[in-house]
Amino acid sequence: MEKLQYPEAHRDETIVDNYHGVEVSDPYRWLEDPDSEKTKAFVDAQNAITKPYLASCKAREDIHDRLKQLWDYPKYSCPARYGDKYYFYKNTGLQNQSVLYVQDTLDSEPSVFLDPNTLSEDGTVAITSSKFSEDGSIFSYGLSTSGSDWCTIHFINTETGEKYPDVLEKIKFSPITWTHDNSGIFYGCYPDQKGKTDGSETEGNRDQKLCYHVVGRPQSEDVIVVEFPEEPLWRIGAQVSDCGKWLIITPVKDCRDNLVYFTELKSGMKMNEKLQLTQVVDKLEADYEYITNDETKAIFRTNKNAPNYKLIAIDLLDYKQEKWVDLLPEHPDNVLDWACAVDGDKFAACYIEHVKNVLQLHSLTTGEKLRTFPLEVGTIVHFTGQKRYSEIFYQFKSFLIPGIIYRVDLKKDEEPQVLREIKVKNFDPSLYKTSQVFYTSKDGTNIPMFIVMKHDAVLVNSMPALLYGYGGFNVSIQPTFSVTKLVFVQHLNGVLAVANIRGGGEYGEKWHNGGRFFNKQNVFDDFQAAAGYLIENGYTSSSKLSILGASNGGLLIAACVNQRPDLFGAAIAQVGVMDMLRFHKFTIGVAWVSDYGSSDDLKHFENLLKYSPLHNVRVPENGQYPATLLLTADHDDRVVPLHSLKLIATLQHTLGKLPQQTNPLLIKIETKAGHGGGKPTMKVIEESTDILAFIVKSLDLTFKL
Ligand SMILES: O=C(NCC(=O)N1CCC[C@H]1C(=O)O)OCc1ccccc1
Repeated sequence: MEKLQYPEAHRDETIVDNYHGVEVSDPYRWLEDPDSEKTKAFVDAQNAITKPYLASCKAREDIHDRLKQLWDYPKYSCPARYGDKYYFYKNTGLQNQSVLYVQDTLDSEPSVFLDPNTLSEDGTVAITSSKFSEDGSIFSYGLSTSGSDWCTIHFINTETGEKYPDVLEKIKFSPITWTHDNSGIFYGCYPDQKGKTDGSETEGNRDQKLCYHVVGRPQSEDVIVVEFPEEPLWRIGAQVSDCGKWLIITPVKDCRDNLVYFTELKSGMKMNEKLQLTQVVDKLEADYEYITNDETKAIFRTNKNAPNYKLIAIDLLDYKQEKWVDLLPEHPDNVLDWACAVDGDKFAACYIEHVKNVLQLHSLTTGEKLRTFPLEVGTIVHFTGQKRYSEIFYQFKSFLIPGIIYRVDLKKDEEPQVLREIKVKNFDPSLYKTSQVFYTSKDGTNIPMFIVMKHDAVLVNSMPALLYGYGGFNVSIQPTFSVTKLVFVQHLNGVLAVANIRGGGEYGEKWHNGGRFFNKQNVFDDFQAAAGYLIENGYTSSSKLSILGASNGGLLIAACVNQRPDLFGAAIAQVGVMDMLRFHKFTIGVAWVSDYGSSDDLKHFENLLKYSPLHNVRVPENGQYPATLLLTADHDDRVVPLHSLKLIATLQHTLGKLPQQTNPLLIKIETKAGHGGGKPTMKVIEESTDILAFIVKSLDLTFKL
């Protein structure tokens, strides 16, 4: 394999920042301007070497065709009832976006209600959020373009299918919640800002307002009903209560801990002035999520004094903390992942027990458990049910099960019936097995990991392995059906490993806290220990081991490559957070200080500098860096592309010319794409093809159809 010649990237040695007396140079600062000619030229030059490298993989065609073939299976959401109709999303298989269907009954012929594929030629316009009005007469939905977090809100009359003329702009991180007179919605919007707001900008998002919009009227008439001008970083969560009498306001500053306010919504009330709010929670110290209410008794899911979360009841007319009562006490081991009020006086509760879901039904009055629904080892990926209906639906998935949708009518106390069982053509799950192992990390902590491979796999360190992780933001990485990962297992005789490392929510707050702030190194230790486990137990060897992660998981990959370049054969970091000293300066990055801390603080600066990928690229004492592929996109306004651009420039500058660095150090920058949400199927398949082709070529593997 001839040695790659990397593009020369200008280094501005005059850029030196002073952090609490410590000087840190930042020679690729100029790459932070996405619109400069120099940055555009850099992007083109990088793509110009990466695309041919990926195209030169002899198996690329086979990989692409097999991914497409396996992807082409029907995908459904659970049905949900609004008004007197059922709605559900369906993708026939290769459609770029799923289509929203409507039917009178579960057995009647569905018809297309909204097909987002008609909204763009290339499927880059996606539905990112939606809410039906209380009586189901109007459907409101958010559309995002090219994967940006920005969206516009639209309205459709569900009777006539007619679109209303009003379109709401400047929407980001916004609730959609209806007043029960079906006349309008509360939503969050940002004031006009200088420059573009199409998702390719890097400006920070500040001063979100909660507004009220009357359907059919222009947005210019909308009124700001809640704002916190002294808190420009707050994002304002809002929810009209199930009974319609209250508006619950839950401001959040970063990625955990919110406040709680409420106000009464008197019927016929004109939304033409600021709402008078009553504050219930005045400290940013825990999560509080509104679940439902019974008259003035409001139910919240919280981790206040409950690291595994619990349900509490707060009387809105007597809301002092000493009056709060537990409705569903904290489970000693399992994490209360979500709850949903159903069938008048009940609620569904979904727990995470050693990374698999447990679904139970409880009494809303007493909290007592009424029943447990039988489940395999896997994940409830979707649930629909409402207080007004006795019918619930839930969709189960696992590594080898693409989807089973169950229906239960709680009035009949019946066993769950299979409403729909997804089948994938040309894939036989019986050939594979899933196991859960527990391995010991550097500090002795037991970490769970799922392993998927063929039944007849032999553990002689010979299998290619793909190790995936995330490790942050209280996010739990649960089993789900991934075509890309199954193609790796099937056609490379590979082993898939998903490590549930600290920083996630798999074991509640203790797990999240165990991997954030000054404990962040535990996340990297856990992931490196997962690699060690796979090697020591005969699954694979370093030269056959690929690691994969996205976003905070991209940080994980890049940090582990810096710390143990010898441990991995290939590393793929998608839309990674790579500059830990400057992440809070761009778009919504400031919200991540709840996991990372900020370099504005001395102690956090010292901690961040230790693992920041951009600041820890060093020539290995012996050997080289693994084959490294960074992936990003021009409209990623969640994790702006500059992170990956600066890192690849640093990798290529520091290592690219070394004779021993024969492994490729590459980046691919996609166009008309963002952080990942809403990405059209064709682009997802293209990206998966790149990832597998990179692994096959870099590790010289044999792809067997
Ligand atoms: O930034 C995040 N979430 C964290 C996130 O997306 N992160 C955190 C690190 C990088 C990236 C990721 O891992 O996807 O979401 C924005 C948001 C929206 C609404 C309310 C609060 C916050």
